Amino acid sequence: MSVYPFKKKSQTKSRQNDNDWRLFLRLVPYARRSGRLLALSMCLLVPISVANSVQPLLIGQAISLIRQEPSTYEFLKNRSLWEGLSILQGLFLATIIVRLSLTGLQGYLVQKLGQKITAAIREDLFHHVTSLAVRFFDRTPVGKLITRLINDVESLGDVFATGAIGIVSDLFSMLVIIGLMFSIQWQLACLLLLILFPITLLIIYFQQQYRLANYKSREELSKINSQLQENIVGINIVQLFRREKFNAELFRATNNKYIKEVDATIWYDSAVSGTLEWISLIAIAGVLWVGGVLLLDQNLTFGILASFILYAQQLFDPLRNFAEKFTVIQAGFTAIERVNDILDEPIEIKDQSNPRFSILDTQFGYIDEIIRDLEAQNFTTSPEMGEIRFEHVWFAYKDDDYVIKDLDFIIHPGEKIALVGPTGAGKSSIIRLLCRLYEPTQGRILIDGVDIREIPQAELRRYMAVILQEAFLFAGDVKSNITLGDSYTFEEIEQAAEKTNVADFIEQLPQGYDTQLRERGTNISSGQKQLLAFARAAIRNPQILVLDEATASLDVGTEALIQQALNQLLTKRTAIIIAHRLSTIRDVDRIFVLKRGELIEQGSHEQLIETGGLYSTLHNLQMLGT
Ligand SMILES: Nc1ncnc2c1ncn2[C@@H]1O[C@H](COP(=O)(O)OP(=O)(O)OP(=O)(O)O)[C@@H](O)[C@H]1O
Repeated sequence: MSVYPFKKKSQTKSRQNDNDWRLFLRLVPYARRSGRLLALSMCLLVPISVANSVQPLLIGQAISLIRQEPSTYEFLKNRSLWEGLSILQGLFLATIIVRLSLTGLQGYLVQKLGQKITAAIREDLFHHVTSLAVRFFDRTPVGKLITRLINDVESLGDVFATGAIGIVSDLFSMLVIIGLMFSIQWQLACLLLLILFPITLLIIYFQQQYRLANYKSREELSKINSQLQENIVGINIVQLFRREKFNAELFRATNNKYIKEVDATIWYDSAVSGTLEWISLIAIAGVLWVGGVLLLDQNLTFGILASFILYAQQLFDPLRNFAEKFTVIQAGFTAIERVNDILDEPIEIKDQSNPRFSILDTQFGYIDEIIRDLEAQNFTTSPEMGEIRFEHVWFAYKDDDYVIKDLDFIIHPGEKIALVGPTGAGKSSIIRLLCRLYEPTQGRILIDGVDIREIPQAELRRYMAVILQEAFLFAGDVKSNITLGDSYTFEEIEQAAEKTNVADFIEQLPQGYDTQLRERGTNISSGQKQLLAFARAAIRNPQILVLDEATASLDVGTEALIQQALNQLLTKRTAIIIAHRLSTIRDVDRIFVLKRGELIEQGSHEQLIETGGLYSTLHNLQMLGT
């Protein structure tokens, strides 16, 4: 069961110190794409905040007017009580209408913006992840990626969906309130500001702690997803080996760790809400106390005191709102951080930005021509094409643990080569290097004289077809599993199926070529999946064909049928065939024998038998077995 290692402490600490604003800035290019929507929703925040902050002032003025206090505004003083109160009521009503109508609209626009941003991030992540080298997937559990693509992007969406973006309007409200307070009575304004300052620092501290706890809880969630994914994908083995109970225990342990980390986040979240709850009560008490003294000394009117009691509540409202949105915003920051981790993952295997056309002009023209032909569907294989050359190639999956050692050979155009050797000798690794799923640690690989690093990956992979031991099918119909998104006519699909003797099998399916296959093709057998893989290769008409144990899952009858089709398919093409059953590769031009990554023998079947080396030993062992 793969559970990836914990992050080191120093790493976690550096994350903590990561500047939130820098993370936030990563969203700017996405927000810019919906610039008008963003500008409109931000503009609406201004009237909403102003309408909000003006209300205590209006209530204070109403009290001052009734009590005929000197703090009453001039334009109200010269009017009758009824007239003055009507004006204040009208203004109050206007603030309510502004708030009611604009808050809903603003919320809608912000959510729409959020959906657009998260959809764009999800798309970019998908594109980036599918462009990463296979090496990245070797070290990254699928569950971890799923958590980042689904849960983390969702958390980011929540920031917008829950209106947490309103924090901008809360901050703006605070500024307006502070301005208004100072314009009315500076002593009480200073008192409230003095309370606000330390409490903001305390909240920042809790925020940092929450953030740390939240990151850890997301890591644990990734582990839960990884375990779930492993158990679902490997359900056959889980049940066959009666691992349900054992795996349930492992899952319980991970689940408990997750709950523990979530508990920590809840604690910090509650600490913020609790602190703000009592601090706003202290603020009101402070205003009443200092205000009361000023009132008794006749330095303050009732109207102003009433306004300040309301401001004492309202000033902490944005902070209280912040506390509510706090969890969502922090989870959002954690999500941006985790999403960035993936987006910052370098794409190891890239196409060259400036292919060396000038030096390898002829060769490139040559490959381009082939590709153009392929695209025009008038591709004809040529016996002069398809040369493969390995020049002193070394390769290691990890550090200096070489699994391919100084491979140096040429496979001539149209030649059929078999790779044989014991398990783990490096046969499949050679294919992975040839397709450029991995890059050689040293040396280079050339196709028709061109270093494969100089050929765009899409073209390289169209030039060759690889059939693996187990074909992977996508959810969709038979047709789309043969074309794989490329545009082929129905006749071409039928021809490819007929060429590979697969047509009969397809026609027997309930809806023929339109039969829906389930995800990973579980409604057909492994052998049948393999038949479709042959049709998939045939339709692409490749110059180089690679078969990695491709016929191992077929029964003898089907294998004979496919073999017959293969013989035709292999004409004029270079082929590399990996097979453990040596009887299937007897007729190839040359056999390469590998041992621990080294090419130790090569020659025809007869030559190798005569030499009496590893091949002849393997052959004799297999003969004994049959
Ligand atoms: N993704 C990987 N990460 C690390 N090591 C790997 C990886 N894939 C293969 N190896 C190692 O590389 C060596 C060669 O593996 P490879 O799959 O090329 O052997 P093979 O000859 O094709 O074996 P088989 O006949 O069993 O398919 C093995 O020792 C294997 O453990």
